[in-house]
Amino acid sequence: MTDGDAHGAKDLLVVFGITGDLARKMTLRALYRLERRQLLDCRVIGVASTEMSTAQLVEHARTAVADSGETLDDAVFRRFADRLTYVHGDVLDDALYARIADEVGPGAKPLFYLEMPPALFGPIVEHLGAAGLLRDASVAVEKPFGHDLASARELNARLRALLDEDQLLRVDHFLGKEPVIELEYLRFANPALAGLWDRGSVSAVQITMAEDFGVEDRGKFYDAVGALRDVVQNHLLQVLALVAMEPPAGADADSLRDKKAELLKAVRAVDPAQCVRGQYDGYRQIPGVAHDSQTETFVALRLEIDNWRWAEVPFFLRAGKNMPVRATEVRLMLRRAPRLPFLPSPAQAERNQIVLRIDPDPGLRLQLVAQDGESWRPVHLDASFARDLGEPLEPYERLLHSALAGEHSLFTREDSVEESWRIVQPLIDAPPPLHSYQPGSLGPAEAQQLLHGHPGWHQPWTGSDGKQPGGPAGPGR
Ligand SMILES: NC(=O)C1=CN([C@@H]2O[C@H](COP(=O)(O)OP(=O)(O)OC[C@H]3O[C@@H](n4cnc5c(N)ncnc54)[C@H](OP(=O)(O)O)[C@@H]3O)[C@@H](O)[C@H]2O)C=CC1
Ligand SMILES: O=C1O[C@H](COP(=O)(O)O)[C@@H](O)[C@H](O)[C@H]1O
Repeated sequence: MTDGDAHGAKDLLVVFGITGDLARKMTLRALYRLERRQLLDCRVIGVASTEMSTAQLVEHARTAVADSGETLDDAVFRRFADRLTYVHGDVLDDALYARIADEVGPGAKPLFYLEMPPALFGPIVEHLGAAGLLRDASVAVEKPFGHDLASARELNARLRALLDEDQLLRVDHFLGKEPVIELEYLRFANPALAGLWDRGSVSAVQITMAEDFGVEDRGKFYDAVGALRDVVQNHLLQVLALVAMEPPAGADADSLRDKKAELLKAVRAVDPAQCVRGQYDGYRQIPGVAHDSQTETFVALRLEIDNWRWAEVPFFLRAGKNMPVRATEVRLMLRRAPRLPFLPSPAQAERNQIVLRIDPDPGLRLQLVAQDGESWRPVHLDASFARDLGEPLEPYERLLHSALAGEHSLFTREDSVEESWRIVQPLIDAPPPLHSYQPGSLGPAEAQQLLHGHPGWHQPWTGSDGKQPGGPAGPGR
């Protein structure tokens, strides 16, 4: 995608929250990797309230990169360290912005990246505006963007009072994942897939995000959020938009974002009766979690899209912590073949399926059936993107690089964000009952009933050998 936005490329990165958890785990590593690839070409100013020197920030960065599992190349790290400056102070204090302005200097085109508590997004942008720092700038904000529809609208209004839409980049790291980006190309560049991608061939779609770990040390954060807000409203609805949208009419960022927004507008708000919430046993014992918490660590729901392509094709989404596997995938269940006199009954065969695996080991699987004596057995045509296409940039590398290059197709637009909140808002207003589930299971049994009349939840595609955890997929799927 190319981008014709008026604000274009940036020549300076200012990271608010450089001492925080996200910077330690993701940002510093991503910047180091961009340096190694010779894709980082600007100064980096870190901002936070901890009092320390630039030399101490450099040591913090060195530890963070090493702890992330990277093998440190000293020459690369020195180049990266030479770009770093640290400015400390309270982001609510005017004096901090005078110091930032001094560091930014005249004529710069900065990208301000806010990895900060979300309540500070508005005040920071207002201070940057008052200090005259927004004119040639872009601002990237981390998730979450609001905690419901009203707060997302409020935040949009507050930020848009000072920033044009094309100056504002809302980060959703799923949009930096290679297989998620690939969706647009796979779908529209391959007639073999494009011809199957509608209600004529597809009977249902399953989108799964299973994580094989719990909430661990994030109890306080997670208990106020839950699975719906943490990953469904943002990551999974963005994936759904890319799976179901019409082809973009142009190559610019807004052509893509127009189609995603159009699709999300056609998604009905979720009926709470079509949602199952779960909480794994033991969750309430985690530090920071309320002893009577009603927060879901698992959610499954059914969505309907009111357009010609997808009418009457349910989209089933589920996301959960403490599942038996880590797997994020999109699975299109195709319609059955007709009954033919020379074939075993198609009712006994597994459906043909197209599976896009997002994590881990991104790839594409086509599941067919072959005759096996008097019956059927599934056969798989599997592609691994890394094997065939090489190792991609990691999501935060790609997003930071795109943001600095002024390329905005990988960031969510105001309309999509608000549509996503509209879709899930009924579940926030009237949360369905909470069911418990065993850690290491695929969620509460009630989640199966949601798919009544359709093929049940499929075991995620794990490994490359066609075997699935928990045994075969079972009949009637
Ligand atoms: N952590 C993660 O894995 C993920 C986080 N995010 C999002 O990223 C953002 C940051 O999260 P995270 O890194 O975990 O948060 P942390 O609490 O770990 O870090 C917050 C950062 O903000 C700084 N800060 C807070 N208040 C002030 C202030 N008044 N003045 C100056 N600096 C301040 C802190 O600086 P100091 O400590 O020096 O005071 C620190 O650098 C949030 O929006 C979060 O939702 C998104 C995806 C994943
Ligand atoms: O945003 C989030 O995403 C992670 C999962 O991201 P992944 O790239 O590792 O799949 C999730 O664990 C976390 O709860 C959520 O805040």
